[in-house]
Amino acid sequence: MGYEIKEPQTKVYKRKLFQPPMNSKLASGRPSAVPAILALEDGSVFHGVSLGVAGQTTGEVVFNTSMTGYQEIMTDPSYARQLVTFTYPHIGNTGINEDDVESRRIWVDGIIIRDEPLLASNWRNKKSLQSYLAEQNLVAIAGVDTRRLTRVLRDKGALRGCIVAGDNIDEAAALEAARGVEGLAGRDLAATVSRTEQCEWSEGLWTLDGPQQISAEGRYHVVAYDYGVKHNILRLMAERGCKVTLVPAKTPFEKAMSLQPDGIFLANGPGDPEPCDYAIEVAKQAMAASVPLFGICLGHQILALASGAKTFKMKFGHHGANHPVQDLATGQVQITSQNHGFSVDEASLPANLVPTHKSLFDGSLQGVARTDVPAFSFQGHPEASPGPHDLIYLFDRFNDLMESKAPLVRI
Ligand SMILES: NC(=O)CC[C@H](N)C(=O)O
Repeated sequence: MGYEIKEPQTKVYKRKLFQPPMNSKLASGRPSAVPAILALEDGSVFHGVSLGVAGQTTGEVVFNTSMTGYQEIMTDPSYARQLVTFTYPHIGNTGINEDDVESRRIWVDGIIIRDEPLLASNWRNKKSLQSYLAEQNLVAIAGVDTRRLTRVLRDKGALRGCIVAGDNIDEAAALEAARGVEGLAGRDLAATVSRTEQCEWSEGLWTLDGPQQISAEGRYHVVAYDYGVKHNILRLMAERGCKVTLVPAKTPFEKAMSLQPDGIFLANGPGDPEPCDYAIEVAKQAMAASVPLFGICLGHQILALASGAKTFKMKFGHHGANHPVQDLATGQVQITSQNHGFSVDEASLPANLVPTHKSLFDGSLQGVARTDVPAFSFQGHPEASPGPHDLIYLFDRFNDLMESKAPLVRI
């Protein structure tokens, strides 16, 4: 008995033509042939290709380190008058869907990305990033060395910049335009992005069947001041049984009170909080009347200013989805979503406003609470979108505050 030794069989692999995965569409078909540049006030010029419409846009250039959520970031009204550099290189690769928007439109004034997305693949994909940018008339640039750019922004701080897309680009004119951009310090932008009409919010969290509609009858009635509110904040409140009435940024306190709220919410928003005197006045009046008050990001800064604290402009701010923050009451470290360029100066806090959270990146103040009235606020984004959900408990805390009507922290 012997073994028959077989010759190894040669398998022939046929070369298949490239097939895009199911539900994916070629984003633009072929690479953009239109040149674009980004010029910065320090004289740097980055060359790339146009991703949106031809033209020119200006703003403060910042960088965001989130690996997901480009739709949420572009539609976050807090980014008005800013040009966002995405440090994650693959932006646009899941296309654009109808659900991941944080407001009615794009608010960022331009985007800067590394790789031009030529293929978009996702089961919710409805259109390419390029067609979305074109539809919304945004000037944007791809093909930029975003690592080099981010190092410039980290070293020098957020810089004023200009993106020009199209043929016959004049570099000198772009640099001049960058240097002519009005900075964000001292600028009230909240009123410019706010809704102008009062409305009810009834959308809950997103499910596989789309967003849920929540009944208007709520356990608590929240009057939310719209300084550029992100929708997920409203969804999370609706989800927790709150009836939410959104009011324009300049709504007087008496008008808000005529709606008989259980609590007032101060939203996130763009620009410098300091010139928003109308908002600071409302926060002062709400606290004087002991109306439960919760603020997020710009709303946090407004609550602090109304309590007598001071704010300052940071070097390059916090824009990302992985920022560690410590809850000072429990010592617990939580990973948070962040988007701010101003900060409350901890040294300026009055005795009745105590720190509740701190950034573990730079020690900056992340949350405060009043000791004498039911009011608290958070600098980062507990609603995520995009980002982790570690801080979602703050929405439950707001409900508790509306129930107890008592200060969160007592000394
Ligand atoms: N997301 C926000 O509300 C930002 C607040 C403010 N515009 C800042 O940059 O600090």
